[in-house]
Amino acid sequence: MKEPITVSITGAAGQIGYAILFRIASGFVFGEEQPVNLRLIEIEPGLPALKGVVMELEDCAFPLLNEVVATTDLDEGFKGANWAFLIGSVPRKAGMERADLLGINGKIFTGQGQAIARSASKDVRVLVVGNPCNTNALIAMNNAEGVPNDRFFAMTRLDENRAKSQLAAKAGVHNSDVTNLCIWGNHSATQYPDFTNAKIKGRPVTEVITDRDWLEGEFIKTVQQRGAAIINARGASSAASAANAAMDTVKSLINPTPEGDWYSVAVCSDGSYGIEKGLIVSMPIRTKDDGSWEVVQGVPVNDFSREKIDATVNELKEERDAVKDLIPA
Ligand SMILES: NC(=O)C1=CN([C@@H]2O[C@H](COP(=O)(O)OP(=O)(O)OC[C@H]3O[C@@H](n4cnc5c(N)ncnc54)[C@H](O)[C@@H]3O)[C@@H](O)[C@H]2O)C=CC1
Ligand SMILES: O=C([O-])CC(=O)C(=O)O
Repeated sequence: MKEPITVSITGAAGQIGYAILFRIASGFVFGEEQPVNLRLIEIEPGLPALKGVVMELEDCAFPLLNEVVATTDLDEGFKGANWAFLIGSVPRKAGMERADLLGINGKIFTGQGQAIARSASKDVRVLVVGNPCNTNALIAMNNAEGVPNDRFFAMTRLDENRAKSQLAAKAGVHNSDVTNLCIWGNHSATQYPDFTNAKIKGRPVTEVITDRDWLEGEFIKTVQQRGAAIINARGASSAASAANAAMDTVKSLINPTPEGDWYSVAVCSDGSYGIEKGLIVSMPIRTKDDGSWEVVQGVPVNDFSREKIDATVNELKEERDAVKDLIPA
């Protein structure tokens, strides 16, 4: 058996927490040979429910689950973390945009970034799920002194999965036939699901789906508004699909990407595609054979795409400016 890895999860008693813990403990993400320690972080009011979740984890008798710690203390929670899932935060309600949560949730990520820097393992990687996730990741990254910027990610995989599912349904193919789907920008209503470079069974989507009005209109809007549609239908924001996308993200980050394909995750911009350096922006990413990731270069950006990418990046600049007090100079 390998040495256990340590996975810290904030908001562990919440909806997404409940949908993710058991699958991580079962080996779905890190593999069936990889034992895991879970360090579960909640705020005081979440502790009773978290206690129940821990009891249920015990009752699963998972062969790969080595140790479970439940705590409200950030340093204890992030101690030795190889991976940190930052989920804990308030979800939006019907009628809100995700950015409306910035004032409520943004400050959570200063203390968490600092505690990660103090207490996590030197190889820690951090996936921010709590909304607005790009800017929360920006806050955590800038407060985690000494942790390299390339360890911070914000989740746009749910948007990618939604976009693939919409394209597959329209074309009458299986989800897995859709590749090269990049979500550009912010996990918000300005995000740009790039159909111009996506493929279905290796052919450009635009050749398979010739209804350009649908691609430029209804398709983009459906993906941008899917989170709100779920809230309206369910009375609560996406949880199982969000947990699933978080696990997909980490699996993509730790396993080499199939040749020629890419996936979506928001990373710290290095200036690629003319996007301002330092912002946390979703773009086409691939994982190399050595386990490191890179921005896929040379993806064509036509005038339609440029306009959409600029709009979503501009929104990220506005969000950054709105939280400048949370970002050390
Ligand atoms: N990036 C994405 O694609 C998605 C992001 N989300 C976001 O994920 C977040 C969590 O969603 P749910 O699990 O549905 O919410 P929830 O309300 O069911 O659970 C959140 C949990 O976080 C805990 N929490 C709050 N502040 C905390 C803190 N400072 N430290 C530790 N724990 C804390 C709460 O006690 C609660 O148990 C929300 O911000 C939601 O908007 C949801 C779906 C998709
Ligand atoms: O829409 C929300 O507030 C939750 C979320 O991020 C999503 O479902 O994509």
